[in-house]
Amino acid sequence: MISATRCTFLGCSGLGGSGNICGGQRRGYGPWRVTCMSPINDRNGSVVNVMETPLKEIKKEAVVEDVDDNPISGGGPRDVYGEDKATEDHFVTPWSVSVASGYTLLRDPHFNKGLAFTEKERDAHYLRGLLPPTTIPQETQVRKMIQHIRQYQVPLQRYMAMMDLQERNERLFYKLLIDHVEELLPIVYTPTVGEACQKYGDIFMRPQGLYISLKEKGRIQEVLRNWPEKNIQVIVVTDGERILGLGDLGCQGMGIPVGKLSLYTALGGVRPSACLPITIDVGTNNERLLNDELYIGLKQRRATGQEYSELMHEFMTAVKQTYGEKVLIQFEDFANHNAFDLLEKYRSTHLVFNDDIQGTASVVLAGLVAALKLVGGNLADHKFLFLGAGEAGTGIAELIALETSKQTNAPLDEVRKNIWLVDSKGLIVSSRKESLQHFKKPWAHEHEPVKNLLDAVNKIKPTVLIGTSGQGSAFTKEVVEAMASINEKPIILSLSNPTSQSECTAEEAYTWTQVIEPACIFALKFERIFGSTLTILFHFSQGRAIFASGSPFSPVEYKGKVFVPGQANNAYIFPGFGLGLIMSGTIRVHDDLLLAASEALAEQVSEENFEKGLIFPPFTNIRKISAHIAAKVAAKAYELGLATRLPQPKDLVKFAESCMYTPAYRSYR
Ligand SMILES: NC(=O)C1=CN([C@@H]2O[C@H](COP(=O)(O)OP(=O)(O)OC[C@H]3O[C@@H](n4cnc5c(N)ncnc54)[C@H](OP(=O)(O)O)[C@@H]3O)[C@@H](O)[C@H]2O)C=CC1
Ligand SMILES: CC(=O)C(=O)O
Ligand SMILES: [Mg+2]
Repeated sequence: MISATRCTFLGCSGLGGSGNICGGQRRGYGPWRVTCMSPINDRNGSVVNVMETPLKEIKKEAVVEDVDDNPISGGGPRDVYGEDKATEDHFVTPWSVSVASGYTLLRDPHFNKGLAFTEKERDAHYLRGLLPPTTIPQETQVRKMIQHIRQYQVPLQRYMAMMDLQERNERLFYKLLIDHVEELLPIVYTPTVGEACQKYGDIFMRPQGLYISLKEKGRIQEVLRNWPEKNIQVIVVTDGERILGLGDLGCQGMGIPVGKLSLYTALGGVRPSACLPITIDVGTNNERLLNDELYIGLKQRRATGQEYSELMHEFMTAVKQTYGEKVLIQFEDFANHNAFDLLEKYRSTHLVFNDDIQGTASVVLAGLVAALKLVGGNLADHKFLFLGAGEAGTGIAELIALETSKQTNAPLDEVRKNIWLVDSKGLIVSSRKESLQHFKKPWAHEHEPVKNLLDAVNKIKPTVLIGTSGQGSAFTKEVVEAMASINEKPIILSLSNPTSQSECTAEEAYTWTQVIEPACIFALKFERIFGSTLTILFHFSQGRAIFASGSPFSPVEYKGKVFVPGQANNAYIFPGFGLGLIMSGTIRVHDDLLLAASEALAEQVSEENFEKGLIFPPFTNIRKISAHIAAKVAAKAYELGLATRLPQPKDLVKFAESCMYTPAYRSYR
């Protein structure tokens, strides 16, 4: 007799499976799902590999003898699996063996096409009567859905409508997202995903992703096996401690891995079934959540030290055991006191990537390289000042230094001297070195202490100001004006997310950096000769800032000119970067791969973009951009001997494109 614990497995799924393995009367062909609600333990208690066990045998094992005399069946269907006959002392296997057809097919988001099922499919898959008679193509469904989404004025409602669609009809969700990427990115991603995480307890309908909490310690591999998909290629994992710039949201951080993985598919073409969102719940230090009866996570303070690292280690080991060497693990929104250590600990044994440290660095470097075409000079000619010296700040700083060092052949320590960071205690200077966290130490240059950002701008005189502090409005008018007084075209990047945490808005960046037109410069010269009375002739007309932000801002119209702010967000990099690693079978991430991704992105900024002042290409072309990034990353991985998919494809861009998931519906036999 089979004993069982609660669990689900996908016995067989995909298109065109043969009907006979289900043993039912229906001889349908098409989208199969054969499920048992538990892993099968044999008589000795070992888990049977159901993927290799003929269904006939599993069923034979599950049948309880003499079921026909069970009075409870009352002449209805036979109690084939013995649930009715079983007493409280019996173990039963919660079987659900079905072909993904009929009602089940409509409720399976992987296969559901809604009204797009053709007449033939409706007959072949027992759908007749389960749908209204009309048939509409996917394109029409997309038009209908976008109108539906637009009806909601509140972004969170749009987010919920999108999540609902993802759970009903996956291909329609991705088609909609790809076709309307600029409009929908702010909904499924920053800024709205931030609000969704804050309110996750309230809007929570159905669990998404996999939750691994302290309760699962010692059983993490078992939990991974509960996930219905087996061929996982990318995991995005968070412990919810630094969700965007919103702080510790504990278990509610799940919105982030779910959102990031939606982008892996929509922007990078990784199959949805190969993506696994995971939240590690070690508690939260967020008092509001701890006191909230609707909070969905563990109601305890965060585990730290050995307890934390043991759980993470078990997780990392279990992932590799379950999915192999080549599964990509993307760390997302961990607090910096864990993020750097986890990356350091696992970078030589696992295929790991920290998006906040490495992905952000790669995207910002790309933006800076592109910006040089507008402002002139090389990286080495510029001076960088960061507000925020955590994951994003020091990650970007290090990649700028690495690239500058490669370009100039100067030692890393030397080029770092052009890069300055301010944290919550002021400018990072050598006199603070002893008390600094290890990732800040390389940036502790010789300088007198400086307490605030404005003084730092005035003293350091940067050409580039980058906000990675998570502090909304930290770039005050005085700070931005100081940048404008030092530079003809100040580069100002407000990277913090969501929008509420942006260091300044696009409008502020442009209006606080007004240009003095030629006529006015003339007036200025006169002023020097004749005194201050001529200052009234100044006619300010244009913003001079080259601006980009982590969360999107709408174009700004100012004195008749439209300024289009770019979005400096790691979403440009990680989907293509991940695709490049996956398609080449790369086993480790190397800094040169980040540089390759960065170069690939910078190359995609067109003259037309530059004319608008953009230092990033628009997201509308993101799948093309991702294919390009993937190709460059893969090429570098082959060059470094890190790629295992051999032989190397001749045309890597074409190969990347051919690997990309497209959400067009498939025809079912
Ligand atoms: N656009 C993008 O693609 C990305 C954006 N981000 C955003 O960047 C922000 C920071 O993320 P991350 O680096 O991971 O966070 P961290 O917590 O690692 O770093 C935050 C840094 O900001 C500093 N800081 C906090 N408050 C102030 C203040 N009032 N004045 C000066 N410095 C301050 C902290 O100082 P101290 O060290 O002294 O505490 C710390 O150095 C977040 O909002 C995040 O959303 C992150 C990744 C990607
Ligand atoms: C974009 C991103 O990864 C962050 O804000 O954390
Ligand atoms: Mg992040």
